[in-house]
Amino acid sequence: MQNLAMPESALWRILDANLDRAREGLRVIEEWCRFGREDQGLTQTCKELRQTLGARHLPHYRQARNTATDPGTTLTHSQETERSDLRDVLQVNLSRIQESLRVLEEYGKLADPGLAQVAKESRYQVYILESQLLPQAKLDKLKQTPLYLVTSPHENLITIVKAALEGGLQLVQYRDKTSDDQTRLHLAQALKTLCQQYNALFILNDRVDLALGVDADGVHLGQQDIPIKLARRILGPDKIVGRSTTNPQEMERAIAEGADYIGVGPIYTTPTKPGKAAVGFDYIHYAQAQAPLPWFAIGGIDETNIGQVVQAGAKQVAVVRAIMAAADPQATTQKLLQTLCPHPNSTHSLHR
Ligand SMILES: Cc1ncc(COP(=O)(O)OP(=O)(O)O)c(N)n1
Ligand SMILES: Cc1ncsc1CCOP(=O)(O)O
Ligand SMILES: [Mg+2]
Repeated sequence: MQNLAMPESALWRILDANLDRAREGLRVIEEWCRFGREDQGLTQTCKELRQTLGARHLPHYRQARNTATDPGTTLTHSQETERSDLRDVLQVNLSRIQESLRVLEEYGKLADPGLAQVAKESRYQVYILESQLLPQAKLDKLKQTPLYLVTSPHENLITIVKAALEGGLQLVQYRDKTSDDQTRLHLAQALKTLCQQYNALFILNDRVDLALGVDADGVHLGQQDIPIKLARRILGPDKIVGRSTTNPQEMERAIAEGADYIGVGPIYTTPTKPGKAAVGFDYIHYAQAQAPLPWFAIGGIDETNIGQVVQAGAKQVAVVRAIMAAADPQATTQKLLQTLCPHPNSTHSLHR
């Protein structure tokens, strides 16, 4: 069997290379914040991140560097030499910083736990930086996110959502029809912080005031809730606003109103929405053929039937009980995701 012990020099070279990559990427972002945006706060954030990482770049990491034998120095990818516009430059460099910080966090745990911690904290800050520099990134992410967890009240709410995030979930809605507002605010804040740590989107059900209060990524509104235009006036132009729909007319209205996405369902009857009739697969077929915006099939979907929902044309699915009541929410999330996107690394886009 292969010996998986890691030579110290290899570890140091990984830390050296990724400390450099992260700081180079930060420098690119910093220049835009300084000379393009002329934003002192953002510029300062970049600078502090660079300096914090610089202070962690120990001399023996640099000394372990051996460019002559490093096979990576000669490898280039066409995507490294192409940049279409400023947005592309920012996106590529923000991703590069995030990747390097993730590598530093993982390998740092083996050699330098202090660096691992700094990398973890820096990564959260870079996510925040990204949302400030590229507000459109939220919508792009929404379009690419196959699985949506809508929560239900549970004594282990935070633990369950964390497990689902560990399983790869990237979109969470806090839905709570029973708690008092103090509890709702507290849980919404905790979930928002948790989602931020996983770079996942966080949406509030029904409550525009709470969405504003915790600076959520958006709000989900039902048919009886306020107009989308009013929600945008309250929340600002960069927030996501979703609308529930049960038929083509409601879909058309949601589109005309400017929804960013719609819920399509209930596909099956569900105890989570008692008394609400199932819309069945006809509406999925209609959405697949007609919907020009992201749409999430919802209602009674779980591990046993998600394959049929996907087969009928859904590419994005929202669930409550399938994850909230799962014995192992992390494993269930992974299975649902596996059905929704069997080839997660392909560049295939979910939307036209
Ligand atoms: C993604 C998604 N789709 C539909 C709903 C249902 O919203 P609504 O009709 O307002 O019902 P409640 O969830 O408020 O009971 C949703 N929450 N999320
Ligand atoms: C909130 C909502 N809107 C339409 S169906 C539904 C509930 C879905 O819950 P579950 O996934 O447990 O069937
Ligand atoms: Mg509602």
